[in-house]
Amino acid sequence: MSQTISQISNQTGFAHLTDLPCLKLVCGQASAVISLYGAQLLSYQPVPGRELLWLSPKAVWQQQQAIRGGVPVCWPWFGPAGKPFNTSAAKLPNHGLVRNRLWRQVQAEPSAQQALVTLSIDVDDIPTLHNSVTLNLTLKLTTDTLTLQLDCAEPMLQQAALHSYFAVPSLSDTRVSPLPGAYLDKTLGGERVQSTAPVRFEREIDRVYPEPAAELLLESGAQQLKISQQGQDATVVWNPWRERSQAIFDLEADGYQQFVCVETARLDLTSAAPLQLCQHLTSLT
Ligand SMILES: O=P(O)(O)OC[C@H]1O[C@H](O)[C@H](O)[C@@H](O)[C@@H]1O
Repeated sequence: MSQTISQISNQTGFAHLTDLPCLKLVCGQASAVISLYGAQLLSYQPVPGRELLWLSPKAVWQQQQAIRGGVPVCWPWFGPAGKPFNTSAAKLPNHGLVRNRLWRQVQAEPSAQQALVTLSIDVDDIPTLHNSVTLNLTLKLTTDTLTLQLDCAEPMLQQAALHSYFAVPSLSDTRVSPLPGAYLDKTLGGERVQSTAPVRFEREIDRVYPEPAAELLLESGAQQLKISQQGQDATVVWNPWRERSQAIFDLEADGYQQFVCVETARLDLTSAAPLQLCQHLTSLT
């Protein structure tokens, strides 16, 4: 029998969120921490001490707050709840219903090659449905790659995003490529912009890129991260920059210098279908 190099254990607290219920996954030198609140991945270190994700020092949990950082799960809508979800102009949370709820662990399998965990949540208050729907997030850690997979078997109208906050050593020297030559600019009310110029993080960036490549490279200084995606019809790139950050209570004034979000998203609302959305992260440095 081959030697088991992976482990999965319960962990109470992560960083300053000292009472947060979490699971820690280890595979060889690699480790990851996921919170049961929001099924939110908070840490991915391909080797000890090299953190690829960013978590705001002002992040909070409970009291309906979503944790600012890591990989929030947005579902069943992305952004503000519009049509078809908000039928009665109710006050519904940004990015759906599951970022601020406790999920349950349904599978935890350490093996020779990987550590695998599945968290699950039943949601019975989707405004467009009368039944309860189950959403699963599976996290798979191997010695060189971390995979997040979000599944919903219900053939329904649903949007989703794996809203990853990546730590960047140098925002001014950060590049994401390849990106399509056209995007919807949310800072311009969703206007379609045609541009092949590389994205530069020198002001607020909030862009939806339809038809993105399956494999992206995030480079910042000497750091290189491969982001592979499946099931997506859009990649969202976000950095709030200085002015916007001031309006976000759980961001420090210069916090925006430390991260970019590169989000694997399915935003289509024209067809009712099951969901499977994946993001694979591999550090190349
Ligand atoms: O503040 P949140 O609800 O976490 O949203 C944070 C950001 O998420 C996405 O990247 C959206 O494109 C942005 O418009 C939004 O500001």
